[in-house]
Amino acid sequence: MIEAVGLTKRYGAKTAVHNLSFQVRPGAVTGFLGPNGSGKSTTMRMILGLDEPTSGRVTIGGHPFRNLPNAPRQVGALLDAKAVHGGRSAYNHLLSLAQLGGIPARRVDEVLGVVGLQGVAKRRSKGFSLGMGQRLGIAAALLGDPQVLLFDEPVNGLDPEGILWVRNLMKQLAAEGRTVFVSSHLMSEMALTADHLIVIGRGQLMADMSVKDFISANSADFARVRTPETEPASREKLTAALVEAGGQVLSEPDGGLRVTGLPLPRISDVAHGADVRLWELSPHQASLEEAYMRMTQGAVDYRSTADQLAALAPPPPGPGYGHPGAPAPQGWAPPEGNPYPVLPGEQPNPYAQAPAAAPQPPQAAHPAAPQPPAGPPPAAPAPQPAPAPAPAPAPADLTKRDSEDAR
Ligand SMILES: Nc1ncnc2c1ncn2[C@@H]1O[C@H](COP(=O)(O)OP(=O)(O)OP(=O)(O)O)[C@@H](O)[C@H]1O
Repeated sequence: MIEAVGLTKRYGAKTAVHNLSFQVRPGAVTGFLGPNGSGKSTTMRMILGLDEPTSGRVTIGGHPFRNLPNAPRQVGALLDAKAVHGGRSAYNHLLSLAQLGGIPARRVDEVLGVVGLQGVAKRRSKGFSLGMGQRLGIAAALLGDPQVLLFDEPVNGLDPEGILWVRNLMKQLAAEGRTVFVSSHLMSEMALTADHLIVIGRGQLMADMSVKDFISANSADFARVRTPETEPASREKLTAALVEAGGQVLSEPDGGLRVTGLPLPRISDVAHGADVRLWELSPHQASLEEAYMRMTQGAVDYRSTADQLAALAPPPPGPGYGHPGAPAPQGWAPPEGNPYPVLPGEQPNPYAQAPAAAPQPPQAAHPAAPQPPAGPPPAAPAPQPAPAPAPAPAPADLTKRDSEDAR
């Protein structure tokens, strides 16, 4: 098990990690999520003894990494796939690591086979593609057959087949009872790979919970309702009836209605009572990506001025960011005002913007319809209303099939 207690790291005036406490348990894949610059790599480096905490501590199996007996056989890590001696062959790179760690040489062939690089084992790694480099880094992490594994962006540069392979490998390692801690920006991938999530924003813990709980605590459940396009009056009639019944109704760009505050059967009954036919009545819940975007939108340091994600509708109020009654994400209180105040001795974040007005939700469909209450203040001014979920960010070369990649 990995355990962090009050972990803090400052680089001069910059606080990279602030008072972080969490546990990463064996037998599960734990995803480590956070926007760019939120402190993931710094945290991983501290776990591996490559950076000294300013305060707090982090241990593996009860020991700081540097005090671990036989560390290479207990902990394996992929931090930076490019950190290899490019003049060496893949085989020799792994062999030198094995010799340093007191690991038998036969493990080199075994791990080359596991990652599918046996065919290029004698080639110099400086000619490797990004994906091949990732595979070599994963091979190095597996070399000591360790119980604890850390992977920083392991699917970076892998093609879809490689991503599937990493997903299955992570799950298999966890199923064998190992502790698997994986950072990633690919939410859709984490939804398929991770059992548990630790989410940080600007170095602070935002959530520590199962993937399932994370989605339900951060998603806004709503019903989508559509009336026949040929009967615009029905839409108005239904909207008025739903508002009268206590629902909140927002108009979507395609003419549909987004209804919150009423269960589906009640919406159906209200429509029936108003003599309105329905062409659609469907339940919706945010994807992991949408839930993540909602949670972290106030903690993003680097955002394009044209970024449509800033326009994601804010989550509903209530405990935490979830639907009313949902549990608050552990270790994270809903921010009031500036959720990331400048800490003592820290320079104000030059990228942080003053809290802006809440993003524009979809247009209210009825003058009497209550507006959705504002969630946490977004970090950037909202552009256009954008009720549709944002597309998943793709890894850098996801669309580019790498002919050199070893499979
Ligand atoms: N050696 C360093 N000296 C000064 N600042 C640093 C150093 N290492 C990291 N930082 C700063 O600490 C913050 C956290 O960086 P870190 O690399 O841990 O974030 P990250 O979540 O891994 O980001 P990304 O997703 O972009 O890889 C950033 O603002 C970064 O600029």
